[in-house]
Amino acid sequence: MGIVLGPNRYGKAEVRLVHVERGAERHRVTDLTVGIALSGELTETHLTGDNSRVLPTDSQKNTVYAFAREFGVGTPETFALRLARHFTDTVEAVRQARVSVEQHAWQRTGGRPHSFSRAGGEARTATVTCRREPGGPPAAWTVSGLSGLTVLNTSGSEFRGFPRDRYTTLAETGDRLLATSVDARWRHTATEPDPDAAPDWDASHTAARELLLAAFADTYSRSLQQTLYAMGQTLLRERPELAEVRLSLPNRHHFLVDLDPFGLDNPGEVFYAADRPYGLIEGTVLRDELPTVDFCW
Ligand SMILES: O=c1[nH]c(=O)c2[nH]c(=O)[nH]c2[nH]1
Repeated sequence: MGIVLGPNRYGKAEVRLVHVERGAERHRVTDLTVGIALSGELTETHLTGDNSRVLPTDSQKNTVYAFAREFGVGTPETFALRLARHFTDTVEAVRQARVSVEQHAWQRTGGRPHSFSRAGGEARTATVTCRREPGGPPAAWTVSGLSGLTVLNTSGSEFRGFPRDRYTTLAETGDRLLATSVDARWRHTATEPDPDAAPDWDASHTAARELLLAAFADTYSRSLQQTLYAMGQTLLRERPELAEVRLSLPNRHHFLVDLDPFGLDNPGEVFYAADRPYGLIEGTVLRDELPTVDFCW
């Protein structure tokens, strides 16, 4: 029985970049965490330590900063695609470059053109995977998304009808608080590899975010699973440019506090917000006529 090298990739993780666009009227801040993962003909370095095909991860990190200066940052999708294209186009051994970008939001403060405050825990995300066979044309798969979007419904949510075994203590409820921190990613159908021929990523992202929020608010929820499906379904129904949605929804439990010992009732007013453990509801919603693409998430 032999031992062989399996799938592998390498790159720089969590490159922190803050870019300031110094407009005459006002400044604009883009705050990114960038991850790069390259794969291809990299067997030799693993088997013999021959590094002749290994572009240092340090150079990859430097490319992030240099590109921010040379091209500006623009949208997370465009920046990720520009970097991914660069690595597949210029590093001979690389067959696939995956660049992931997390954008941390800053909002203006103090009514000044150069003052900002960090905006909550939400991040916008983009992952671009560029692939190229030797001599062949490149193609790029784009997954946009968001994380840390915390939402809460104070009514319109129930959870009942579940099976009970000898360990079940949970009471059925017809009216509970439903809260989650949305982690959603959606794959675009287009595989256009030219960053300068890009669609309007900002408009697409703004619309997708609004649709997720509306679906969460508007769905009468019998389970967080049902809400998850409604959110994905809404996104695909309304946005033809999208092929597939993946959602990860932690159930941020809010437990009604028993105020009986103090001679008080509690008609859905006083809750204990538990931080752990939490139910974790995850799922994919996709168009059945399109093939799935698994390598780009
Ligand atoms: O929406 C829910 N889905 C579950 O699967 C579950 N399990 C649980 O204990 N509470 C809930 N809520």
